[in-house]
Amino acid sequence: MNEIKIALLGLGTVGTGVYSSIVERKGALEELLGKRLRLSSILIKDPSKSRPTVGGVRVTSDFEKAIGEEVPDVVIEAIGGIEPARTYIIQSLEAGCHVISANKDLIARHGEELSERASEKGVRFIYEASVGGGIPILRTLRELLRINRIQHVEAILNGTSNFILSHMRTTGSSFEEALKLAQQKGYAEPDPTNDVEGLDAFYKAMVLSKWIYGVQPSWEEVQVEGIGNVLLEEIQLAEQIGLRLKHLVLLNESLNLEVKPVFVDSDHPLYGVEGVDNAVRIQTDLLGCLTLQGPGAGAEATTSAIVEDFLSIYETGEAYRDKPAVSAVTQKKQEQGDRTYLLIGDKADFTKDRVASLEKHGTILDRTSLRFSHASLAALLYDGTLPSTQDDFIPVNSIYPVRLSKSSSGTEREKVLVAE
Ligand SMILES: NC(=O)C1=CN([C@@H]2O[C@H](COP(=O)(O)OP(=O)(O)OC[C@H]3O[C@@H](n4cnc5c(N)ncnc54)[C@H](OP(=O)(O)O)[C@@H]3O)[C@@H](O)[C@H]2O)C=CC1
Ligand SMILES: N[C@@H](CC=O)C(=O)O
Repeated sequence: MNEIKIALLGLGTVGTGVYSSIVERKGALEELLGKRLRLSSILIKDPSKSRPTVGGVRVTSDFEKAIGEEVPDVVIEAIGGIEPARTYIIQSLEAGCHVISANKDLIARHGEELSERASEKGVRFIYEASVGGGIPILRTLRELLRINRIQHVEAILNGTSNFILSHMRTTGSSFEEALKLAQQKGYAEPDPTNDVEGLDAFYKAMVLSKWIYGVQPSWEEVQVEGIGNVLLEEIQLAEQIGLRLKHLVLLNESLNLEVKPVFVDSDHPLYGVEGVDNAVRIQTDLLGCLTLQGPGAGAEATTSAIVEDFLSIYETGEAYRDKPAVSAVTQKKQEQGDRTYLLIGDKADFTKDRVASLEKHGTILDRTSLRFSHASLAALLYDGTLPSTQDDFIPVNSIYPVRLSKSSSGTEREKVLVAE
């Protein structure tokens, strides 16, 4: 029976949950895998902190010792934040370790780079726990919805916010009291600003967008609003007229993303999602509507996703790839009709007023180069008319940077692509 060595980075809410699960479910895991498991090291930051005893495991604040002295097979990152987590993950991948992470801030920003590094080294970089806590949303999308085109997603992705809103409504507690309880229960981040300001849900939405569509909306263009300014009176008044406040993520295939609190009525599919639960409602062209719901934060839920990720490393064969779930259908659609477009015209045409009026109609993917998600939007900016064909627009995939100009007569549109 071979042995699988695991290094755990972080022993906070999530790390402790992972540690306990591995210890408590060791027998079951070993039986499933047909291999012995050994937790070889645990990385912490503050050696002076008092913590539960972790017998027989090297506990260190030195990363080199955690993975250098005895190279693990699998590294579980439960530190959080960008650095040093990013560097530790890169070094673990370079050392040939599979890496599992729950770190949405990092994956939203650097997920592509880390996945590429993993694939170069022939190891896995997986992160189910980074979106929706315990809900197996990423794997469901990748493995079970491959020929579905996902048209839009409506979701509750922050357990702390949903818990706070539910708790205030049902108990009449203040925002501060509800947040304190969410922190005690281990739902909130160490610094809860990202939870209550909507950024945690935004990062998860960015991970989801990359996973589903292969691309993310432009970071600067997305309006992110959290629940930080919500008043108990508003929640109570809304309840009297049958409305509930929910913090929602709304994402569609045109890469429009909104992250904001919304009053919903009892007909709304996410009206009844309460407490720490998250829910992801997916609309597809074939299946129709699917909603996955479950605990979105806390030690147990997050641990469940991490340990299932761990099993998947050894239970899936060579054919299994950690590519985003971009389905063949979505990919084809992007290649054919749903590309981004550059407007053909002089810089002088791109007046502030025209850009502002265009924003009412949809998303400008990139304001500086004027890339659009739809040819029709580019057309509106050009001369207020919709094009009869898409020939007037240059689809932009990887051709970048480009400069565009209009013919001198101004009547005939001429495409000029100049590499800069
Ligand atoms: N809590 C939750 O419900 C969920 C959390 N996550 C994600 O999981 C990750 C961990 O979250 P959580 O457990 O709540 O966070 P905690 O703050 O509870 O734990 C963080 C752990 O990382 C250690 N650590 C922090 N910085 C360093 C460093 N520079 N070097 C070594 N160790 C370090 C800390 O060490 P020390 O103990 O010495 O301070 C601590 O043990 C985050 O990415 C979070 O977003 C994802 C889903 C749900
Ligand atoms: N702080 C997060 C934890 C899980 O990602 C949340 O509340 O959802």
